[in-house]
Amino acid sequence: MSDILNVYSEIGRLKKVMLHRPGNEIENLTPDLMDRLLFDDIPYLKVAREEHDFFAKTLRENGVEVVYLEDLVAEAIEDEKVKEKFVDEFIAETSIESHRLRELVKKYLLEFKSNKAMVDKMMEGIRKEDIQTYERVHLSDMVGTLYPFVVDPMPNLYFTRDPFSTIGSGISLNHMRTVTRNRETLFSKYVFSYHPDYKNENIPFWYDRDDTTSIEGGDQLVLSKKVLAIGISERTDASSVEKIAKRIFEHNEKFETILAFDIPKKRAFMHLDTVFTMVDYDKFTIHPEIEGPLTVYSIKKAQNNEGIVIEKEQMILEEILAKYLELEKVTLIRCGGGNMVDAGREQWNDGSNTLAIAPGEVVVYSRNHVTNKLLVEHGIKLHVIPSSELSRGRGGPRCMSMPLIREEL
Ligand SMILES: NC(=[NH2+])NCCC[C@H](N)C(=O)O
Repeated sequence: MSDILNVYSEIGRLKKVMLHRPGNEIENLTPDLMDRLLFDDIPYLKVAREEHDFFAKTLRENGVEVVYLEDLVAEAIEDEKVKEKFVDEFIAETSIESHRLRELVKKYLLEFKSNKAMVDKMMEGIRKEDIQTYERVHLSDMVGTLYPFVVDPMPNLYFTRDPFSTIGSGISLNHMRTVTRNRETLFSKYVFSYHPDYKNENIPFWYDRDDTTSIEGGDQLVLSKKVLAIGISERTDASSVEKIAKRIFEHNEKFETILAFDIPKKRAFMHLDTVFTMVDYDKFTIHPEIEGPLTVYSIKKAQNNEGIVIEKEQMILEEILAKYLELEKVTLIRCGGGNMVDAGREQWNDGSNTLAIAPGEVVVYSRNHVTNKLLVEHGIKLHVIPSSELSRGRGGPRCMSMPLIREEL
């Protein structure tokens, strides 16, 4: 067992988790940008931070070590050469075409007093006036006159679940569906390649951001040390699931079966974890709207150890889960209690997106009171966090956290 990265379940007691405290990137969201940057509204940063701090405090009070992405990145680039390479790669992935402007942005970033301040700025985005005040240049001849940014903000960073995920003792460094979220994965790349805690650990990468088909962390669930579930969704391609399956099997990780959940491709259900999360050994939340269209495929290592075998599962979901998790019975707890109106409303605000911190113990958003009551009736212990602003980004407690270490069950 690795004590650096260890995630062999969705529910084992959470020991260490990575978060990102919402930063000024949220103050750079504009109505014109919302669609492309995957938001439905503009959160009020001050309150979003209060809510997020409450989330982090809840985790700490329950024995979880909380680390922040922005700190890990700053620590990973202590070496000047690594730092410069990081800045170069970051700039290469922006839409800046002018060589002169690239040089200027590089100089601007490298002059920040601390690595942390520089990283915060990279996440926040760079407005034209930032560069103009820094150096008296006229930028309008270099970039589109009306567009206010030299470098776009990355408002989705507080959903640390998605750019990479810990699977077993390795990492899936994801290739994201959209340009805006793919930029985020550069931060994870530097953490796992250069941070002192990780750089000499030979961490296996099950997926790489340079892969061409997309897969996102919200679709990657570790159901047990034998079983993974991966969504085929708006964000994750079927071919990525096959690719990652082959790599995990080749490496002889403990996992034996990957259940591919083919779910409807739609904004509200962007990832599997927006409609399905594990809350206890034998209990799951589910959004009733996906139960009809859902198809599950099982992927296993081929007998001769060459390649994989894919089969379409014929049973209903409860039975499929019971079979692979070797349980007698599995209970699905329906978002909104199965009432169409409550289910639709609460799923939209991540009623079925829970973060388990121990078996039968989960963090949930306060606003989803219908689903929360049902969870309690099923004997689940809830840690309720405020949710007015954070939920505007379309992600809940599971989306906002990336477990690094869980106790084995
Ligand atoms: N694991 C999740 N469900 N993450 C939710 C991410 C939400 C984010 N606005 C996006 O569209 O990418």
